[in-house]
Amino acid sequence: MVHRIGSENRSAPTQKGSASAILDLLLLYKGHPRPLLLHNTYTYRSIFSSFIFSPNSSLRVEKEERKMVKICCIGAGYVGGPTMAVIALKCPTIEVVVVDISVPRITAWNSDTLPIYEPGLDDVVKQCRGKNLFFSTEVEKHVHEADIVFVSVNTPTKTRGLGAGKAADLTYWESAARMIADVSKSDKIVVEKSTVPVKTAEAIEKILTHNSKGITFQILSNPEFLAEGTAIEDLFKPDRVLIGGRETPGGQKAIQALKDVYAHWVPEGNIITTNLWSAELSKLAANAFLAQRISSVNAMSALCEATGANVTQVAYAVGKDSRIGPKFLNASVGFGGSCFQKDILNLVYICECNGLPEVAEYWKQVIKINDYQKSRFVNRVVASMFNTVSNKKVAILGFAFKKDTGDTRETPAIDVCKGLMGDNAKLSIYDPQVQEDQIQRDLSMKKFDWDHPLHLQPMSPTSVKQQVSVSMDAYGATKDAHAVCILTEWDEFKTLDFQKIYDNMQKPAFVFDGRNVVNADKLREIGFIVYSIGKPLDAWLKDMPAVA
Ligand SMILES: NC(=O)c1ccc[n+]([C@@H]2O[C@H](COP(=O)([O-])OP(=O)(O)OC[C@H]3O[C@@H](n4cnc5c(N)ncnc54)[C@H](O)[C@@H]3O)[C@@H](O)[C@H]2O)c1
Repeated sequence: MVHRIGSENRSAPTQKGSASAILDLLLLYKGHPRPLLLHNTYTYRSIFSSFIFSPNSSLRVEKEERKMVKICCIGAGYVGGPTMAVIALKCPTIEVVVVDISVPRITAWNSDTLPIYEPGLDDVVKQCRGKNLFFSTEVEKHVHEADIVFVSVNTPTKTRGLGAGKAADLTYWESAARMIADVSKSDKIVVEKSTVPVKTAEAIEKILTHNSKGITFQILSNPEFLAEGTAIEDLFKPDRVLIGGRETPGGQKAIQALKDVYAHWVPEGNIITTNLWSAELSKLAANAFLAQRISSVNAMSALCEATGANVTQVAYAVGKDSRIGPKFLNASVGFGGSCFQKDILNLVYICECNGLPEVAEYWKQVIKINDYQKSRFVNRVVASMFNTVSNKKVAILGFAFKKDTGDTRETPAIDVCKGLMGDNAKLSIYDPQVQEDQIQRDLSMKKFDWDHPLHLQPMSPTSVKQQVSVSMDAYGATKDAHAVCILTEWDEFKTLDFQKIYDNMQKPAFVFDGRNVVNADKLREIGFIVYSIGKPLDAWLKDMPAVA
């Protein structure tokens, strides 16, 4: 008989909490001499389920053929997809199903062209898809069958009502929690993977327990620290895995169960366990600290330009101090991505709600400097080009928020392009990983609307097609352009033939390097007027005021 974990055909009701049972089983499995390698992925016996669901498990385990432990992840996005793929790869004894309400996303995950670009991801998915990794739109079925449910859905910034523009919109999280409560017929560990406001677990717990039918849910916070572009590397070798849970025996056992999943490949010393609120807040704090470093160096870049200092030299000297360290000190046109701004706004809102306006104000400055840096860049471009870019072709190299990803959420390129379009520029955009429809959509969308499932994103009636064209390569984008703006640090931009680009551009030809990727001296030798963020200005630029 094949015994399905959590399925209705199980013969005995749960006698012990699932967390406790999962722990027992994982421990037992760890001590077991490779018990699960006996058969292929679908048919091998797992000792896991019997301990969860059977009061007489020691007898039953000998007799019954069972399925492996099952993880279901709600949300097949940038976090859910890669995270679960790596769990599946590292834990061949665990069945992992990633579910999503978006049919195109799941179709893409099941195809040769994955819905997100991430170095190394294709390889990982290919190794386990169809074995112990599955992608499905049958959300309820797989949640119902799972022992551990990760929730990795969107948590956008609210655009209306209380806390609009700051607070996290937990609509998707809440609907996922209600669905889990509705379809569950067995005990489950529910893991917050999404970044959520501190104390969300309390609300989720209320939804789950309010609807439960004698079922025990243990809520864990397991925020994800991967960075896009290096997600697979980060997941293979995380600086730390953070697991927060209730300080009750049940909570501690749930923590242990999840810890044992990660222990398949993460050294124990790198798995940190805390209470729920510390784990939830740590994620917001980590993103706030990271973004703060970027805003700090960007603030310095403005001062460098004003004084003749070189921000790269300053950052190097500062970063040599072992208390500060060298990472995350690259000046740029600004940070982007789906997390930093959203999480800081959320942090600001939480501070305000907790009567801490001074703390809120402090973190708000990180966003303000980021916005300042983007508008400073636009002003520099316009001011340098005789105070107008009206009807001038400006090439935009790079649209993704960083290299090695096709993700454009909150990319600084959006604000820079909108700023230039506001001055009536004609933009010609090239990014090696971003498709034309994505660029057109991003430039037509209102702030924060991007962070919703694709099919629920509101479309703006404004079309930007007349002002924006998208090129297949950097040479096409720059042909006949008056200026080039480099907005993503793609490696291929470092090795472009700038002589060829210069020859095909209008003169004077400008390069505005928002990522400090080009060799400004070489470009000046060719004849370009070059602006590099935070570097000493060349004579042309010095004479042009660039007031933000
Ligand atoms: N992207 C990152 O680098 C990163 C890093 C750490 C944490 N996070 C956090 O992780 C969470 C997810 O981020 P992401 O970048 O993966 O987002 P995403 O938009 O790429 O993916 C979220 C997915 O959830 C799906 N979804 C929404 N509601 C659903 C529901 N009720 N049932 C099933 N599917 C549903 C959407 O269709 C979408 O595919 C967010 O809270 C984010 O802040 C993101």
